[in-house]
Amino acid sequence: MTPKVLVITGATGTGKTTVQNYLVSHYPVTKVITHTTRPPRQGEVDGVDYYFETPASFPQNHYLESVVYAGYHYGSSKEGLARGFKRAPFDAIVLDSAGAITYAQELGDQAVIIFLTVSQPDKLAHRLSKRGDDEHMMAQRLASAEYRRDLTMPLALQGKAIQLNNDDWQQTQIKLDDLMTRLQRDEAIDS
Ligand SMILES: Nc1ncnc2c1ncn2[C@@H]1O[C@H](COP(=O)(O)OP(=O)(O)OP(=O)(O)O)[C@@H](O)[C@H]1O
Ligand SMILES: Nc1nc2c(ncn2[C@@H]2O[C@H](COP(=O)(O)O)[C@@H](O)[C@H]2O)c(=O)[nH]1
Repeated sequence: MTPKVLVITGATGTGKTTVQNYLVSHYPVTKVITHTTRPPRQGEVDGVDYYFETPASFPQNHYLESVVYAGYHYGSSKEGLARGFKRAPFDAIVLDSAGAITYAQELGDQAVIIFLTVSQPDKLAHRLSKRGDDEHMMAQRLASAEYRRDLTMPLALQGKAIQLNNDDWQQTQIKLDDLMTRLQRDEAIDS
């Protein structure tokens, strides 16, 4: 089996972290933890959900790529990917679309990009609210240019990313199971 990085991307609330958690709990997949200066949400734990950084500590890491998203810094490291591959043949990382483009460029076929969508983006606020997001942070996020950008697949990912609709979680699990079966057989994946 060829080691692959599963890059899960899409707009806020489309279900990237939910998909990552599903893959990690059902398949030989290691979660890659990224770094951020965003404050933790209720229940988030340092070293589990993110490495939570300060504006002073963030630049001290070695990033494969880093972005500013809705006013906070986020970055992923080569060391994080290598750590994952020591434990399992697949890594799973959650990135915004700018990060996903960098991974597609840097890793080529080693990166399997999954671009999540929903049919009714106006319902995403309800998902975030149910997740327990702070109302102010949620409004800031939904007003950001990055949120609007990530609602549709960027040109640079077309032909490279698999678009996966996550309106219905039961259906999404079936599609993920199908994808993982094909990857574990080293089959070619159509974008
Ligand atoms: N198919 C679905 N139907 C309804 N709710 C869902 C579905 N998938 C995920 N959710 C819920 O939506 C909320 C947001 O999901 P999640 O945190 O995975 O999104 P995300 O894309 O990682 O968001 P962000 O980019 O803001 O971190 C969670 O409460 C999750 O349980
Ligand atoms: N390009 C990168 N994007 C990242 C990284 N870590 C997370 N993210 C993305 O940021 C937004 C906001 O995340 P949230 O946890 O505050 O909701 C989301 O799209 C994540 O996918 C990273 O290291 N690089």
